[in-house]
Amino acid sequence: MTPVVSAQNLGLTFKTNDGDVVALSDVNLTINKGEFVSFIGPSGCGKTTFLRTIADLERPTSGKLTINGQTPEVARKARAYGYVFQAPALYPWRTVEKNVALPLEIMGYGAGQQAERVKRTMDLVNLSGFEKKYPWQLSGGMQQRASIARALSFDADLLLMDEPFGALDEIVRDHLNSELLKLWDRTGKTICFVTHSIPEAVYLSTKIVVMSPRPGRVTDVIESDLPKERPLDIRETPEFLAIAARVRDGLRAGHSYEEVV
Ligand SMILES: Nc1ncnc2c1ncn2[C@@H]1O[C@H](COP(=O)(O)OP(=O)(O)OP(=O)(O)O)[C@@H](O)[C@H]1O
Repeated sequence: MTPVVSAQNLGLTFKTNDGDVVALSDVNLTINKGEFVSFIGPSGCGKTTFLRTIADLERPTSGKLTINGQTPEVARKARAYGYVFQAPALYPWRTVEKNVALPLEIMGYGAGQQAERVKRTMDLVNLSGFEKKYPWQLSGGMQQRASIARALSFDADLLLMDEPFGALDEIVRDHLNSELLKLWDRTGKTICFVTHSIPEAVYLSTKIVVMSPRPGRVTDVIESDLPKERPLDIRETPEFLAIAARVRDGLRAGHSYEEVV
């Protein structure tokens, strides 16, 4: 197994006017090539901070983090990851294909290569035929698929996804979840996926990382033995429900019901 992300005793404390905020404390985690890893936990437990640290958008204050055996900075410069945000963040004045091509433009790909890669990734996310549309002409689910295509366009092996489907209704979300699994299967990417939803985490993942806040830490890492082939009705099977129950127990154990003022 090849480790893609390796965190050892990783900590990150933000200095604020109200004092220190420990966003991550003593995180130990290995994510291997081809895994689909979900991060689940209540608001403020450090899920986004962990993804941003992998992406070299935040610097750890203690411990060690490597991406493909290198520092996050080297990995970022080598374009080791694509990042999908909670909101699609597409430019409204650019067509969908021009949005998907943006990273390729920035990286200096020629027109031919841009066209070929845009076509390939638009196919992968089932958006062929919508190249010339503007983002506002697409549904929310289609916009999010376009932002996934943009993150995939330069073919990074690691995909970081921060609650990409959180704002979508349940039926669309189900559909995108099963599409994402097929895409993962076809491409062999390593995926780190932040969610608040237990069914979403269990349905998608090979590994589920349960986190808890104050300080943000990992409280459980659950390896899923569900088959790779996952029709949506797998969510009603005893095996699925058993993993969901363990995630729920982990969340309860780390949850404080105190009011935060
Ligand atoms: N730039 C920052 N400066 C100060 N504190 C920050 C900063 N970014 C995050 N935090 C704090 O760090 C903690 C972890 O935040 P983070 O956004 O990683 O949590 P999260 O689990 O992703 O939450 P959510 O589910 O609400 O997105 C929170 O207490 C947050 O307020």
